[in-house]
This record gives sequence, C-alpha cells and structure tokens, in this order.
Amino acid sequence: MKKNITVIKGDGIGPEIVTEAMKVLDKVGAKYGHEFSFHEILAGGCAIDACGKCLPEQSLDACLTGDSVLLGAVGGPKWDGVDKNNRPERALLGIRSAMGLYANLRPAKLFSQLRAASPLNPEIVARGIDFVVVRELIGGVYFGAHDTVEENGEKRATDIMVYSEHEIERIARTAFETARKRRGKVTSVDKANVLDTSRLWREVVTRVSREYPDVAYSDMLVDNTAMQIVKDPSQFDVIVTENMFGDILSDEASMITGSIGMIPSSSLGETKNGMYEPIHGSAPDIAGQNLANPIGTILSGAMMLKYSFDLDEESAEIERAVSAVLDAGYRTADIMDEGGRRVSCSEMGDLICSEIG
Ligand SMILES: NC(=O)c1ccc[n+]([C@@H]2O[C@H](COP(=O)([O-])OP(=O)(O)OC[C@H]3O[C@@H](n4cnc5c(N)ncnc54)[C@H](O)[C@@H]3O)[C@@H](O)[C@H]2O)c1
Ligand SMILES: CC(C)[C@H](C(=O)O)[C@@H](O)C(=O)O
Ligand SMILES: [Mg+2]
Repeated sequence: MKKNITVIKGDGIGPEIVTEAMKVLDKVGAKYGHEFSFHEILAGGCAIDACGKCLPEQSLDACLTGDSVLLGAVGGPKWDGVDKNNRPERALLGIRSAMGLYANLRPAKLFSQLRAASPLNPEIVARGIDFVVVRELIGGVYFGAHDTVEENGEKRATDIMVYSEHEIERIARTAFETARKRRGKVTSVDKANVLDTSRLWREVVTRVSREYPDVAYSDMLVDNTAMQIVKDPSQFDVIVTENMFGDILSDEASMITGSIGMIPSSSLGETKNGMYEPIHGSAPDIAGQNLANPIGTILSGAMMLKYSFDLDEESAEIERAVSAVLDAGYRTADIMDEGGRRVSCSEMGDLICSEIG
C-alpha cells in the first residue's frame, strides 16, 4: 500500500517526537511492504517565524489533499504576543475545522507495566483504567464568536458557546458506535444544570441513545465527572462530551495512566483523511533536550494505520512493540515509577523500532 502522510512537526518537542513516530512508521512499512511517504509542512509558531502566517495556504492544502496528517504540537511562549488570529494554536484549530474533523478519540488506557506510575491509589488502579474520551472537536466555545471590547473604562471579553443539533447528533453516533466495539457503555458529560448548550446536548444524546438499545447509556455533570475519573476510572468505557470539557478531562485522564506523554489521539470527520496527534502540547520546558516521551505520538501513528488506512495488524504491531519495550523496563523521564531504565526520546524510538524487527 502507498500512502502520502502530511507531517507537521510543529514547535517545542514537536520535531523530536514526530521524528521518532516517522522512524516507527517507516519500520512497520518496511516489515509489511507498505510505502509511507512523508510530506513535511510548516504550521504553528515555526510557520510564523518562516513566513509570518501560522497556517500558510499551501500547508492547509497539503492537509486536505494527503491521505492523513501526523502532528507533533504547536505553540509556546515565544509566540504569546502575536495577534490572536495568528497564534500557533489557530493553525491547529484551522486544520481541524477545514478538514471537518469533528470526532476526536482520546484513549485513556493504563499499560499494566505502568501501574506504579499512576498517581492513584493502587487499589483503584488495580480495577483497571481503559476508557476513551470522544471529544467534539469543531464546535462549542472554541468556534463561537470571540471579542474583547473597552466599555466604561474597563475591558470586557466574550466567548460564545454554540451547538446545533446536527453537531451533537453526529458525535453521539460516533460515541455509540465506538462503545459497540468496546464494553458497550456511554457516559455523556455536560453541564445541563447551568448551560443551554448542555441541555440541548443531553436532549440530543438521549434521543440518539434510543437507536442503540444494546449500549448502556447515562449522563453525568462535568464537575462530578472530573472527580469520578480519579475516584473510580474503571466505571468509564466511552465518555462523550463537548469540545472544551473534552480538552480538560482528557488531560486529567492521561495523568492517571502514568503520563500525558503516553496518550495518542485520532481526529476524523466524514472521510478517511484524519489527523493524528498526541494529546499533549509542545512542552517548552523540556524542548530540545531529547527528554520527551514519544510514545503518545508513536501510538498516534498506530491509530492512523488503523483508522485511516485499515491496517489493523500493522497498528497492533506498533502497540505490541511499545508494550514490549515497557515490559523491558525502559522509561522516559516523565514516567515516575521506581526502577525503570531511563532512556531519551530518540532511544525510546530506537527501542520500539528494534522490537518491530
Ligand atoms: N496539540 C497541540 O499542539 C497542543 C496541545 C496542548 C497545548 N499546546 C500548546 O503547547 C504549549 C505548552 O502548553 P502546556 O505547557 O500548557 O502543556 P504541555 O502539554 O505542552 O506540557 C504540560 C507538561 O507536560 C509535560 N509534557 C507534555 N508532553 C510531554 C511529553 N511528550 N513527554 C514528557 N513530558 C511532557 C511538559 O514538559 C509540561 O511539564 C502552549 O503553547 C499550548 O497552547 C499545543
Ligand atoms: C492547543 C489547543 C488549541 C488544543 C485544544 O485545546 O484543542 C490542545 O490543548 C489539545 O488538547 O489538542
Ligand atoms: Mg489540550
């Protein structure tokens, strides 16, 4: 199989972690006889530095016309002062929106080897952590009107949260379909005791749930969910929620699996051309030091093989290799368990490649 992968290394640790994911994809491609070609483009802070625009037109075109996109991370303090419409993060939002990537899947799964790295009580961890946050990605407060005005001698800022029924309906279907392939349970998370968007959210998801009588369905308020994720994460299978709640809950969920550096994500819309990225950011505090954990990005590559290219066996091979390297005790510096063998970002990538053989 020949596939053209658009690559955005981005900023901070982005180039370090994406380089490792490309090495692993090359290795799997060679093993199974596929040709993955990488088309590197600029987006984010590095694109601002190179040409003044966070998302040059040719970069967006490449995302739209390739077979899928692999992204590291964008942003960093260097660009905090740029115009809000040209911030590095706007590039990411622009790509998600232009590609119509409404369904963002963020699996929070604890590798059993990393039990001791979870900050949760061992008894809670022993019950297992394996759920997925299905985050709506191109609606809500991220994409409503934003404004800052000066009134009566002070500034006033507005961010509007908007959801239409069809936007909720399609992400709800993604959640129920996902649950059917897992343990058959959906928890819809909202703030229906306060927000109109959440009341509509709950009404629509409840309606869609009737089409899936085989899936257990319930709803939960977002503040309670934040607490339940640390109290007993084993109760969750699929969490479906709006854009900003999903952003926040997925960072929380990542940490209980040992490190934010472990968690991959897929973003898909109506076609197979999706975007794959770790859920973390550009980690400016450790950038350029070969310290970052590349596993979230490597596993994002595995998700790409599965969801965009239907290469299930090749995808599973990457997951197996990651698991074997963890079994052997290798850890990057972010994983805080005792007795691990500390390795750098590039050593972790090399170890995973050698495991693929
Ligand atoms: N998808 C993206 O491109 C994305 C996502 C989140 C944040 N950001 C941007 O990244 C910048 C930094 O944001 P932040 O500091 O709030 O969040 P962050 O996720 O970059 O970092 C938070 C903490 O986690 C650590 N960390 C993150 N990824 C790691 C990895 N792979 N290995 C080891 N440690 C890791 C960092 O060192 C830091 O201590 C901001 O500009 C933000 O807007 C981008
Ligand atoms: C950088 C930012 C725009 C982005 C988001 O909020 O979606 C990030 O936090 C993420 O989780 O992918
Ligand atoms: Mg985030």
